[in-house]
Order: sequence, then structure tokens, then C-alpha cells
Amino acid sequence: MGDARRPASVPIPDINKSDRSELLRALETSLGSSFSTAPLAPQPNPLIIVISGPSGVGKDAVIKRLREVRDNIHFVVTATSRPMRPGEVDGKDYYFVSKDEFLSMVERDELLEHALVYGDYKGIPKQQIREFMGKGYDIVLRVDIQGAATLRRILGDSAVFIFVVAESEYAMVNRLIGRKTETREMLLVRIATAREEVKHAGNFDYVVVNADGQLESAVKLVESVIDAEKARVSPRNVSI
Ligand SMILES: Nc1ncnc2c1ncn2[C@@H]1O[C@H](COP(=O)(O)OP(=O)(O)OP(=O)(O)O)[C@@H](O)[C@H]1O
Repeated sequence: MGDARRPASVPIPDINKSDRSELLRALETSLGSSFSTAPLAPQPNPLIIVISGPSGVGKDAVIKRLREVRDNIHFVVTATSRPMRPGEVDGKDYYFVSKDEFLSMVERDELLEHALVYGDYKGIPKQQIREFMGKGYDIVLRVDIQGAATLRRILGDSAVFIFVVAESEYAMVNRLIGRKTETREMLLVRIATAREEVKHAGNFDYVVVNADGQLESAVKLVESVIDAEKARVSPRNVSI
């Protein structure tokens, strides 16, 4: 007895003698359906990438370069109650708001995460993330280690956490000194904090070494992480 579901058998032309479209048509007929041109891999979801690491390891340097080499990423601008410093631009470096405005934002649940850092509030506006993810952009958040721990609690595995480190403690301190932005007292605080902070790498998904003079390699690695994340079979699903 014949099987009704089985397609009619058609002779498959000789591969070397037939033209390609003829061969394709015969294969389709033999298999009982035409070959779809729809993508086999789903369109990847926008990612939230959290970049953190101890003071002076080069987070800003990595992010600045990433901004130059990669499209479709939105680098979130943090809101802060700290007064604007000379040279800073509102909406570019930070969104500068008063303490009262900041606290109203907290009350209205407009911030994904916020903290009091050295006496000033800093927080991540949710709306900015929603808006850019809606347009298909990946989102980069640059936060300190504590901020990353808070975001891990909030976002769990729905975001990608990257820990940036220098190649050694010596290199990290050297870089911090070279930047010439800290007072002697602040240097001590930052170094002591950084020593503690390097122990937190285990809470992250990836560690990227930003070795001296090797900024390009560090940025390439961050890009590779993003590319690999886009190729995941089970994508991370984030909802803010
Ligand atoms: N791969 C590198 N090689 C040499 N110098 C670097 C490298 N990466 C960053 N730097 C320099 O190290 C100093 C610290 O870098 P950066 O300000 O980016 O650190 P950061 O992690 O953002 O620090 P913080 O958390 O204190 O803001 C800067 O002067 C920067 O130009």
C-alpha cells in the first residue's frame, strides 16, 4: 500500500549535467515542500552589557574605543545629583539633576538602580534603556562593583556582566597614578578599594584583561563577547 503523505517520487537530475535551478526544483518536489529563504537563526535580542571593574583599570578607555568601533550600542548616561564640573556637558557626561529631583525620580521608580557615591546620588534611568532597546540597540552600562552586584540582583542572567581588570595590581596602580586625577588620600582609598574589588570577578560572566598598551585587544575581546552572546541558542531575555 502506498503512503499518501509521501511525495511523488521524481527523478533527480544528474548533478553534473543539470542546471542548479532544475536540480533545486526536483529536490523540492521529491521532498514535498519548497526551500524557505527565511533566516534559520532568530533575530538576536538587544543585549544589556554591564561593564565594571576596579578603579583605574581602563573602563572608560575601553568604552570610549568601543563607541568608536561599534554601531548600534547605546551607552547609558547616568543621572547624578553631583554639581557639574567645568568641561562637563549635561546629557553627555551625566544628566545633572538636583538632589530633590533625584529623589523624586527614585520615588517614581524611574531608576533601574541608584546609589549614594561619595555623598552624591547616581542612578540609571530606565526610560533611556527602554527607548533604545525598543530601537534595537544594545545597551552598555558602566557601573562600579557595588552597582554591578545590585544590577546582578535585579537583572540576574538577563544581562551580560563583563569585569575589566589590568594585567596586574602593579599595572592598575601605575595607571591610576598616571591619570593624575586623584589626591594622595584618594589614591590610597581607591587602591585599597580596588584590592578588595578584584576579588569580585566571580560574580561576572566574562573577564577582560586591559593590559598596558593593549587597549585594542581588550576592546576586541569585548566585541567578541557581544558577538558570541548574539549567537546564543537561548537568548537572554531582559525586561526593564
Ligand atoms: N590598555 C591601556 N594601556 C595604557 N593605559 C591605559 C590603558 N587603558 C586605560 N589606560 C589609561 O589608564 C588611566 C585610567 O583609565 P580609565 O580612566 O579609563 O579607568 P576607569 O576604569 O574608567 O577608572 P575609574 O573607575 O576610576 O573611573 C587613563 O589615564 C587611561 O588613559
